[in-house]
Amino acid sequence: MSPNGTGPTGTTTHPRLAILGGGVMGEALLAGVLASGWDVDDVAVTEPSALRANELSGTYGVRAADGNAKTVRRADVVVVAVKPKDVGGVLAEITDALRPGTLVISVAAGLPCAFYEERLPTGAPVVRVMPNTPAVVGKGASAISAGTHATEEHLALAERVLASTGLVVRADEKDLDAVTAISGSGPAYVFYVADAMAEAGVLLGLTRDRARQLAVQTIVGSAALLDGGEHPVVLRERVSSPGGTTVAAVRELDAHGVRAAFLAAAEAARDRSRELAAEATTRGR
Ligand SMILES: NC(=O)C1=CN([C@@H]2O[C@H](COP(=O)(O)OP(=O)(O)OC[C@H]3O[C@@H](n4cnc5c(N)ncnc54)[C@H](OP(=O)(O)O)[C@@H]3O)[C@@H](O)[C@H]2O)C=CC1
Ligand SMILES: O=C(O)[C@@H]1CCC=N1
Repeated sequence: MSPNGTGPTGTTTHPRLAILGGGVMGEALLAGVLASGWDVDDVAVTEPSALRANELSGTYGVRAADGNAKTVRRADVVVVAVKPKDVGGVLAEITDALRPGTLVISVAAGLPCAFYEERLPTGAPVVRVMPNTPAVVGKGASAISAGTHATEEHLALAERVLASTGLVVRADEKDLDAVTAISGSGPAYVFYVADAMAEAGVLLGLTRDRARQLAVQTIVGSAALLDGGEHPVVLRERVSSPGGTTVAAVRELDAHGVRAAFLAAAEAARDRSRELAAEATTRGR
């Protein structure tokens, strides 16, 4: 088969994928590629816990019983989806088993392509990706960046894998920590707002269930409006009747520094992303 997608008979084929680490993000990617037509025989996942491996193979029908080295041997694309602190150990396990030309995709926060290139065989193509958890429902946002030896073809292959989980954009690697702070961690900010809105409803006397239902549907509906392409400020102004309730509420959000808190939160996430790289490097020495 060709990793580019066309088999000898003209049928669509998929590159053989190995996902190392079947946690939250590994499972999200697994669900995404299978939902977009990858054959279960072309996808394998690895996990140190036999319980978790059984759960993944039971749910998705993919192979999850083999170790990292054995799994990467038959892969065209290897996705490293373990925690940043575990990446060095995983690379040490797989470096001798990788076939020349196998694309290594990293989703680990903070770790630059150079971290992989220093630990993998010379010339190994690496693409760094920052995805997010809405990938599990095909609504993810991923930014991808090429390492030194990744060609346009490798980037296109990474795009093909990630496109099965939602939007994919290309970014300079220098921007990946910022991307991590906005779209990588971003779903947590939205869930935080949903929880805070529901709590506010309870404060005003709504039942907890009703408050959560209304808060969640408000976010889902608002996201659909945003998805229509209109600017967030225009949409907010449309809700804000002159002299009405919304401007009174937004004034309080401003007075309590909510906007400034988002800016500070993003800086903290970006800085933590950089620290994760430094910690992984120190650990790997
Ligand atoms: N969660 C998110 O929203 C996002 C996460 N990421 C990145 O994705 C990566 C994974 O994060 P996340 O999924 O949240 O973390 P999880 O802890 O949920 O998943 C990591 C998985 O890797 C397993 N693992 C540990 N060591 C190995 C090994 N040697 N070989 C194979 N598997 C191993 C872990 O098993 P065990 O638990 O038994 O150790 C765990 O199941 C991180 O690098 C993170 O930065 C990127 C974008 C968003
Ligand atoms: O919190 C984290 O470190 C990971 C990376 C982005 C989202 N989750």
